[in-house]
Amino acid sequence: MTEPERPRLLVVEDDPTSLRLIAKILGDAYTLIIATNGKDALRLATDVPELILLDYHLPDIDGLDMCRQLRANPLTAEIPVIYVTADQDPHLEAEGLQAGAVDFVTKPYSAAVLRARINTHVQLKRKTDLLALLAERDGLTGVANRRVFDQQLEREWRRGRRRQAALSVIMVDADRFKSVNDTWGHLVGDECLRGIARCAAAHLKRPADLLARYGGEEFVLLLPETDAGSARALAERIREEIQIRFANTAVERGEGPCLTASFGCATIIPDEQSSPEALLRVADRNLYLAKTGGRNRVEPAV
Ligand SMILES: Nc1nc2c(ncn2[C@@H]2O[C@H](COP(=O)(O)OP(=O)(O)OP(=O)(O)O)[C@@H](O)[C@H]2O)c(=O)[nH]1
Repeated sequence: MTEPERPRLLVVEDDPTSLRLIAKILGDAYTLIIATNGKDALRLATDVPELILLDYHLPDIDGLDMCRQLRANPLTAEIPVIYVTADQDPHLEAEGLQAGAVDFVTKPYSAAVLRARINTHVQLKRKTDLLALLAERDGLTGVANRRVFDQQLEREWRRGRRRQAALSVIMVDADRFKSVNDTWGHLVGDECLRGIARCAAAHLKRPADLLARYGGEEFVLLLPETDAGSARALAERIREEIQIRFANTAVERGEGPCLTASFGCATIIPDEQSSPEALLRVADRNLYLAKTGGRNRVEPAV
């Protein structure tokens, strides 16, 4: 196993003999992070190891409580937890699993079985993470998909209403893209869409900003706490960058079109009278104005 692929395991165990045994069994295949009490474990868990091996009986916190606290924190909620205990009580095991642990190992355990169980849960977790990622991403460009955008728009709408803060969206649509495909072929067309996504993504600075693929050759930006002037200025910077990128590279080498894009912006302070759909309709109408006004432009104009 190469170093970056070595799964990181948080081992929560206060007994030195048990710790030495775990290190001997797992040390070769895993990077072990050790915590000898619950408080340290909760802190180290926020570095998000791939799995937590948790002694049921810790000096400062009971294993059940620990598991519940891990589940309650969004940062650590998805980390699989395996309990390790000398207790053979089936009620304890049931309680532990109900509290959110994925497995339960009783001492004394076989080294091979412990390794196999951990490996199974690490692989399962990796597959779940990959599926979650695929469910949120657009396959061609790697940016968020429409579903993520719709969810995030609802969330930011509610947040904007509570805080009375401006919320902006920008619709971005590649210009005359049908002729790009017809002239250069779909593979070049696909590469152009990736290029547009890269140009737009490079200009997003705040963690809450979102770029998503909205449809075929259309993207959308969601900008919380952003007023109309800032949204238009951002759209203008992206418009310019797309124009320069495609003018400077692809065409000169005869590899692609001199592509541009049009932008429709909309801003609102969310309230009861309006809706996310209405905000998108305004952005769409402005995009239409940008197209009919000659393309390669931002509406409302900066
Ligand atoms: N290569 C590629 N093309 C796509 C993809 N999705 C949509 N398209 C193409 O994008 C083109 C959009 O064409 P139209 O809606 O007619 O608009 P347009 O030619 O861009 O013209 P304007 O928007 O008016 O500037 C269609 O030819 C679609 O096939 C994709 O994922 N890859």
